Amino acid sequence: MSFKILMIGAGGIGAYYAARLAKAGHSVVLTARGEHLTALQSAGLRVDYEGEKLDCGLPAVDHAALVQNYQPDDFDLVAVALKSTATGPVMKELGDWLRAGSVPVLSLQNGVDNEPLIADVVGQSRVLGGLAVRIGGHIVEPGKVFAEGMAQVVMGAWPQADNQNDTRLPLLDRLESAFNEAGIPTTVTDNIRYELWRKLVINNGVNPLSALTGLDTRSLTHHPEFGKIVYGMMAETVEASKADGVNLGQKDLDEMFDLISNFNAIKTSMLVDKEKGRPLELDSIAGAVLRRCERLGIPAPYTQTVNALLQFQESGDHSVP
Ligand SMILES: NC(=O)C1=CN([C@@H]2O[C@H](COP(=O)(O)OP(=O)(O)OC[C@H]3O[C@@H](n4cnc5c(N)ncnc54)[C@H](OP(=O)(O)O)[C@@H]3O)[C@@H](O)[C@H]2O)C=CC1
Ligand SMILES: CC(C)(CO)C(=O)C(=O)O
Repeated sequence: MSFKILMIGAGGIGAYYAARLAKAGHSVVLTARGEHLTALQSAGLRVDYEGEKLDCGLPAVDHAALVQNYQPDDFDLVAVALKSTATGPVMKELGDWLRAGSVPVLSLQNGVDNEPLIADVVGQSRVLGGLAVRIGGHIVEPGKVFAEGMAQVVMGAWPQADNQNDTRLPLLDRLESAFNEAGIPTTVTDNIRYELWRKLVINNGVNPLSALTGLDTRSLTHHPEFGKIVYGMMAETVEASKADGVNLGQKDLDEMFDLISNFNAIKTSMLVDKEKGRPLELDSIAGAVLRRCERLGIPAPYTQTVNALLQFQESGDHSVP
């Protein structure tokens, strides 16, 4: 079956998966803005994946043109690959448009608070939670994306399927087949919140510290001192998961630490954002952990320290309050 997919936010992650799906014969429309959009429209999307060229000319529009030229139900799936900092504003911007249709919306973002924002707009029954796993992907110049890693996807009905007749279940089965056939190793889970939290363990472990130090994931996890801080921040994320009733444990902590230690030496998305002077997903990663730990009344000294240092660097205001 061929899918019609709208990729909202065709950056490192969105453009890579969009290119794979387009190469497999699915119709994909991209949204972007600024110079990246201009380049996508004039020269097409160029994707370099571990030496493989996945170049393709796909329709690319900004959100004003999307609303003007398309209906939500022109698509079988809307995928959101924005930074978490943009989820709320874009859901507000596209809320009326999305509410005019019934197309399911899949988040492919880091963090555990994107799906609730999407659900506020379209209702839970249209939400698919999802994750881009074992991938590093970035815009290297307007219109051009570099990606590496196994580039898997995990997805599932969010927060869970309502019952066995939930219409998202057959759709997820079809998406799983289509994504796998397109060369995207994909699994469907019946507990997407658990998977989102496991990924947050990795992201809170390495993203803020990489932005602070400028180090890649391998250098951080193998560093004699920073490795301990990574593990400490991951352990605090495991504790924080209990506030959402997800209850990660020691096994999850060790599996996630092993996974990121043995993964490619990736420049994290937060480090890329820091280098480009863009907003950081700090609130949806470290902030999400700190808020939960506070609610549970437990300390999170590693996350608190790294978060405070990074906020201090980012604020540019170095006066003492
Ligand atoms: N990059 C990575 O290696 C990985 C990232 N992730 C996660 O995937 C998600 C996406 O990350 P990533 O691909 O790096 O993000 P990018 O910043 O590369 O891509 C997001 C794109 O959305 C665009 N965008 C934002 N707002 C709008 C708007 N209003 N209208 C049109 N376009 C808009 C951005 O444009 P602009 O630049 O102008 O803001 C950008 O091109 C994040 O949650 C991230 O944490 C997960 C695994 C790995
Ligand atoms: C840590 C990493 C590379 C894992 O995929 C990631 O999710 C990111 O850079 O945001």
